[in-house]
Amino acid sequence: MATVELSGIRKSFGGVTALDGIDLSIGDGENFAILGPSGSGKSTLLRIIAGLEDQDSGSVSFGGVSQAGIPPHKRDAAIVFQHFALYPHLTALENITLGLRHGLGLPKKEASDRAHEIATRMQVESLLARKPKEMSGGQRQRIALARALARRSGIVLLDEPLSGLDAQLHAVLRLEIASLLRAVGATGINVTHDQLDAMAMADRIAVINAGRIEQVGTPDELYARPATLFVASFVGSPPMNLVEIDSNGGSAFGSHRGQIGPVTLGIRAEHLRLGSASEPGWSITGTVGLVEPTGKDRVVQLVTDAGQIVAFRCEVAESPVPGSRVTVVGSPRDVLVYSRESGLLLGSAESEGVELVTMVHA
Ligand SMILES: Nc1ncnc2c1ncn2[C@@H]1O[C@H](COP(=O)(O)OP(=O)(O)OP(=O)(O)O)[C@@H](O)[C@H]1O
Repeated sequence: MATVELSGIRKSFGGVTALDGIDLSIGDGENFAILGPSGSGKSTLLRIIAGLEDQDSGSVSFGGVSQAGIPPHKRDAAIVFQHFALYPHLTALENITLGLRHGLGLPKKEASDRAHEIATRMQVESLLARKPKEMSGGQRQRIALARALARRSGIVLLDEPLSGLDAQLHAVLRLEIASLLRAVGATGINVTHDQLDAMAMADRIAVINAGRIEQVGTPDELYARPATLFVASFVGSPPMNLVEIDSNGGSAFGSHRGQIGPVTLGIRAEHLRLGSASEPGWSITGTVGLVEPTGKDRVVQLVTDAGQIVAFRCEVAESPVPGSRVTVVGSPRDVLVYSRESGLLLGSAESEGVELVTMVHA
């Protein structure tokens, strides 16, 4: 069983804490993503899983078997690096078979058969005789992936495998990688800072920030109910609107009654609609700034009277003119309430009984 269990993983480099207690359980055959900003510890975690780096404390197990003391080449995990890492003087075929022959000790014929089989599956057979400099970036990355998959490891680790590719190829390859991993039944762990990649490829995502896991969930769960302010600001495009309000009516965005201290409200752009301040719900009035066409609809930036920018979506036909004054309205059911002290999600404005008082109207 190619499950991966991480328990209490910590790692420091000198005075820098890269990982601060990581617990994760990844299922057999799952497509899993580790998503976080630069420097959050993603690559370090992947290297520890691969055995390329030793953790200071905590344990890594595959299928319930501790990997302590097992060197990288003896682990049931293949790694695909960010920068292809193909040998420039070898052909694609030789790049694929090298590890099979020397790492796994397969005879020449069997290594070659395996290389051809995976190349056929990935439709890159015509590239096998070429050297890396005779291939495009996308082709090189496909060969790097073929090399990893040819090992037939239960676990495939991918470190930013799509960086440096143009947007179109990027979108094609991420779906290709996800479906290939499913087809071969491997457990995939993909490290990325790109939330769209993580959303498109993964069954579940762990969001990591400053060496700690903020939330683990399906792409839909992360999008609909970000568990922390960090996840709310990191997942989704445009990011969730976040505005701060205080319990004593001390904000242009309204106030709340109750015992929950200073809070930040979050609402997605698609949950705000053009309306009027006299409607029930939470309304915000401001001046229309940038209007961004997405093809399907418009993402409109509203510069509120408090100077904050709030994004909302609207139909192409109802798109407001920049500079005009509009009011948008949201339902308390769609407004999430975060504690500003802990950064944690408390619930929706409706469930927390937060009374949203409409902000100033000019
Ligand atoms: N070998 C090292 N020596 C010293 N510090 C390191 C080393 N490797 C990583 N770090 C530090 O540990 C932290 C986590 O680094 P890591 O490379 O894991 O982050 P990352 O999320 O993968 O970032 P990126 O997306 O930029 O690659 C960073 O502060 C980094 O500077």
